[in-house]
Order: sequence, then C-alpha cells, then structure tokens
Amino acid sequence: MSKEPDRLFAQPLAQVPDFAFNEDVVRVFPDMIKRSVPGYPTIVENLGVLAAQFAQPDSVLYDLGSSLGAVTQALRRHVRTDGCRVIAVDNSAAMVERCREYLNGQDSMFQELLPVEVIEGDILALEFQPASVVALNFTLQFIAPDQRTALLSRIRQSLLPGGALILSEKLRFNDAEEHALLTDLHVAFKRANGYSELEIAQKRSAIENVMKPDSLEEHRERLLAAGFSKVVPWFQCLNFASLIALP
Ligand SMILES: Nc1ncnc2c1ncn2[C@@H]1O[C@H](C[S@+](CC[C@H]([NH3+])C(=O)[O-])CC(=O)[O-])[C@@H](O)[C@H]1O
Ligand SMILES: O=C(O)C(=O)Cc1ccccc1
Repeated sequence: MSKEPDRLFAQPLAQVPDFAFNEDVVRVFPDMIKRSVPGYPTIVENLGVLAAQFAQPDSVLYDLGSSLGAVTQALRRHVRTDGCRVIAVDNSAAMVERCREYLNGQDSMFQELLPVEVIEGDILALEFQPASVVALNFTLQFIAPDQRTALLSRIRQSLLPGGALILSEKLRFNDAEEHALLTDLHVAFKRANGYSELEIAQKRSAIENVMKPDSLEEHRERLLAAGFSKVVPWFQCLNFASLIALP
C-alpha cells in the first residue's frame, strides 16, 4: 500500500472544493482513512472474521464502495467457504485502477485466495447476485439520503438465509450534547494523528456537502423498513460504528 502521507488540506485554499475520490485522494487514501476514522483497522480486520461466520457455500461476498480493496483483502484472508467469490464495486475510476493493482499483489503473495472481480460502477445501478455477505464499509454515508432505503431493500432481497449485511458509518447523534462531545473527541483524535486545525477545518468543509451521516436510530429504522429482521451494533469508537443487519 502507498505510504504517502495525507497533506491534501495542509495549505490554505481560497475555496475548498467538494470532496471527491479522485487521483489525489487515491494517492494518500490509506494514510487518510487510518488517521481520520477511529477504529478503522479493527473494523476492517474483524469484518473478515465476521464474514467467515456468515459466508454460505457458492455465494457472492460484496464489497460495495471498495476504494482500494481493504475489505476485499480482509474477506480473502479470512473466508475459506467453498465456492465463494468476492465482487468489489466502486464508481471512482482512480480507486478501481489502484485497487486492481493491490489485489494482484495479494494474489502473487498468497495461494488459494477467493476469486475476486473488481467492477467500476455505481452501486445504485448494480444487479445483485445471490449474496451471503454484503459489506458497506463507510459507503452509505456518501449515497444521496433519498436513495438509501431503495439500495438497502435491494441488498436485502439478494441476501441468502444465514447471510448478513455489515454496515459501517460515521454517526450523528440526536442528543446535542452527545453529538458535540463525540465530534470534539473525533477532532482530538485527528489532532493526535498529526492533523493541524487548518487541515481539520478544510476537510470538514470539503465533506459537508457530500457526506451525510445518520443517527443509529435512523439506521436501525431504515434497515428494518428495508426488510432486515435484526440490527446488531458490534463496534463503536467515538462517532464511528459498525452494525450487523440480518435478513
Ligand atoms: N454510488 C456509488 N457507487 C459505487 N461506489 C461509490 C458510490 N458512492 C461512493 N462510492 C465509493 O465509496 C467509497 C467510500 S470510502 C470506502 C472505504 C472502503 N470501503 C474501505 O473500507 O477502505 C469511505 C471514506 O472515504 O470515508 C469511495 O471509494 C467512493 O468512490
Ligand atoms: O475525515 C473525516 O472527518 C471523516 O469523517 C472520515 C472520512 C475519511 C475519509 C474520507 C472522507 C471522510
């Protein structure tokens, strides 16, 4: 993985453009996500462990909004179920190109990994195949809010008995005091990881129009409305959480 440090927002910008998953972001993405999302390495590794419990023979494991394929790599490290294959999907051409390179690297280092296909495309337009595991690892928050229920319903329809959706998201909180506390603590996390006040402020303004977090309650209600029977949070670190949703 690229070791290039994230300095994308280090210099003052006259106008901060909306955040996009372009070539500049791709170059620094592993560093950016690790220094910005508390618990990210723990979530990714354990997503593989969880997936191994839900994987069903001869089914698809989806990594939706796969970026550089960190989740796909974890799925391939942990899942040994017969006949499974991984489909990773992202609509950023720059991400997909680099993701394919990293997965070729994983293939050359390990034998007997699950087969993988990386698709450049919009997850809203995807025709889902029968799936046992669907990972939406920090992707739903970038989908237009009015499209989210329809996407989750389509995922629910594709899920086999015994399978699961694993959904990780930044959270907002309905209680103003809880929201302010966890937001401040997230800023402290970023500061502790070497981001300046300017970097933190410019990044916040870059993502505010494109990334719209929901509360845990909104997630639970929407998942139930989409046809899931049970929603179980399995991880939270500050304002970032991951949920298991069962069909
Ligand atoms: N409609 C869409 N269709 C396909 N891809 C999309 C769409 N909208 C956004 N994306 C893609 O979703 C990814 C979100 S990053 C996921 C991290 C990864 N899961 C990880 O575990 O490392 C989250 C973050 O950066 O906070 C980006 O690569 C987008 O191009
Ligand atoms: O940086 C942030 O404040 C975030 O909420 C997480 C994030 C991580 C990587 C890209 C966009 C948002």
